[in-house]
Amino acid sequence: MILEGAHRRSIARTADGAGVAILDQRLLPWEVKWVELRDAATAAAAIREMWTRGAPMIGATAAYGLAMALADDPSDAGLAAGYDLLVATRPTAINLRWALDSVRAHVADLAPAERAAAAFARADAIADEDAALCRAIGEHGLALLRTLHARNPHRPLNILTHCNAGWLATVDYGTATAPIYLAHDAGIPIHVWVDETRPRNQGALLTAFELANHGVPHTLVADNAGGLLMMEGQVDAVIVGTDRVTANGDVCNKIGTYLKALAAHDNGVPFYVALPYTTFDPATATGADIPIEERSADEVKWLTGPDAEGMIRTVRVTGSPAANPAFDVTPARLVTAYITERGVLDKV
Ligand SMILES: CSC[C@@H](O)[C@@H](O)C(=O)COP(=O)(O)O
Repeated sequence: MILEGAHRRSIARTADGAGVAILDQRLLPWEVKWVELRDAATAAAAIREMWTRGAPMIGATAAYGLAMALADDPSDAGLAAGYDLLVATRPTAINLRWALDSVRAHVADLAPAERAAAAFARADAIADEDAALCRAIGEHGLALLRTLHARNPHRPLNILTHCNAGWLATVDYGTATAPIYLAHDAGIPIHVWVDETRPRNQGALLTAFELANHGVPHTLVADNAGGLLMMEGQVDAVIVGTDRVTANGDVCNKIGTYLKALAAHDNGVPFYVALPYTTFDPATATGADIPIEERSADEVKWLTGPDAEGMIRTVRVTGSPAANPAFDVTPARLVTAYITERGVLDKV
């Protein structure tokens, strides 16, 4: 389904400036619904329950959430309570802590009466910067994709991606998708293999939605298809986003990313990770030190979507016990390069 006109910045201040509007990603691609967040508790729920998601969007939403907390209570206690509420929403994406630290440092020395306005201004700057960072990632990635396409100029460039690291996951452009959008717009024939990304299906529901809206040729595949496609020479490069890259270059991303990196390595397919500096965590030594979010087993055991009549139904996949680790770690040795706002880097 293509819902026209859905693309605009993923987060924007409400007309009165006191809150923000985000897309409710739980409803996509079946319904495009903007919801307003007007207090810190609702912003925290939006992150925790994944109305919005993706590392940079988690960071931007949390930054605005802390500004809303200060609008309610600008005291030192209010600042601490707002920070603690928001930082606990999801454990893995480092952008969350980075954005909250940034807002807190910006307002900590101000008089309480000045804090909320300053926090909103800092959140605006974080959101604006994220769009600019992703645009820069796209430009560096475009040069890379141009080079890859020149090796086989008579056929489309085939990219495989996992999860959703698109404009829905950032303030604009996306990280993994920014080079894809810019290459498509520049006339490079490009085709994207979209991993379904069980259990929440961010690839099937969100990345496919984005690519369809942008007119980028794409094909949805079950998560386990990538290895075969690589073996058959049907993948020229893998590009993924990330929730956190550690000091040694290990990459934490949506569960299943590691298996794609292993398959890429075994088949000589380059494996690229797109990230802004806000996703780099130099304070954490290796991927083994990253807290991996364990989400509800119900995400594995149940599926939700519209039936043939358009009624939203939730159906059981299994009654067996299930586990749901949401992220995995790809060792730095499996990463060909990092596509960043500073360029395409061998090392972070
Ligand atoms: C630019 S978003 C990068 C990552 O956050 C993305 O690849 C991802 O794994 C998102 O996971 P999610 O659980 O949907 O928040």
